[in-house]
Amino acid sequence: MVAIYPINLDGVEVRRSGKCLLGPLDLTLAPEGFTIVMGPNGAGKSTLLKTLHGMERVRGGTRTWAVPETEALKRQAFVFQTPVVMRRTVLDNVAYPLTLRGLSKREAQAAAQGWLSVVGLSKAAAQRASDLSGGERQKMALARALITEPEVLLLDEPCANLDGQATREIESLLLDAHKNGMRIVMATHDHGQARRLASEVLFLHKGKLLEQTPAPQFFETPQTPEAKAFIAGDIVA
Ligand SMILES: Nc1ncnc2c1ncn2[C@@H]1O[C@H](COP(=O)(O)OP(=O)(O)OP(=O)(O)O)[C@@H](O)[C@H]1O
Repeated sequence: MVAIYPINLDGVEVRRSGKCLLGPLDLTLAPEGFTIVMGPNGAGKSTLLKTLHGMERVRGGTRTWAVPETEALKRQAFVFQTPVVMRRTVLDNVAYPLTLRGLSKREAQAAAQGWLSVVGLSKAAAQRASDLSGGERQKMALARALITEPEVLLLDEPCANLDGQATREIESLLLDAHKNGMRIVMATHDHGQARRLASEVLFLHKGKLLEQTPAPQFFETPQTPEAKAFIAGDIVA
């Protein structure tokens, strides 16, 4: 099977009500890596992730994968900052993507049990998902994304509402997934988290991609004054 990457954005622009939210932007995401998307509030991080997942209409330029878009999108998964929680059990929330793909309920639930064990939620399987804590909900959302074995996992600030321990647990799951070959692209505000996870950093400012830089280089010797100010914790003009 042909891999879906590289993913290429070529002159891509996203507009709403006449306002340019993103771009024009050129970007190639190589097959390997843990890409962290950084930038000040409103820089366009969520918009970029949604663009990469086909959730934003591209007004200019092209967005391509190594396979046709409809196929590529089925082989990606997205985790939101606030997890989507369906009014079902935890087990059925995690099994859901597989039932959508035509697996029997029994097969889907068996796979879901496996992923709940990976994320440490086995005991909550029969619980209503709405009763989970914030950290548990995010682990459930991660299991629901991982169950489809995506080639690319996109995450938008998945730990923004979590405490230190839950954050570290999610990070450890992501590092394991990455070690097992998953391509990850994730937005975060947390500089410590970015340093712990990133192999490369995309730095956005005012909808423009100012840097795509290997992580150590980005943090030690950022190329643009905006990134320098951002890393120093200054206001980015
Ligand atoms: N639905 C929308 N309609 C109009 N403008 C929008 C919409 N969604 C986002 N924007 C604008 O697009 C720009 C980029 O927003 P986006 O959410 O992608 O930034 P971000 O870097 O993820 O921000 P944050 O760090 O605050 O989450 C911002 O100026 C925002 O106000």
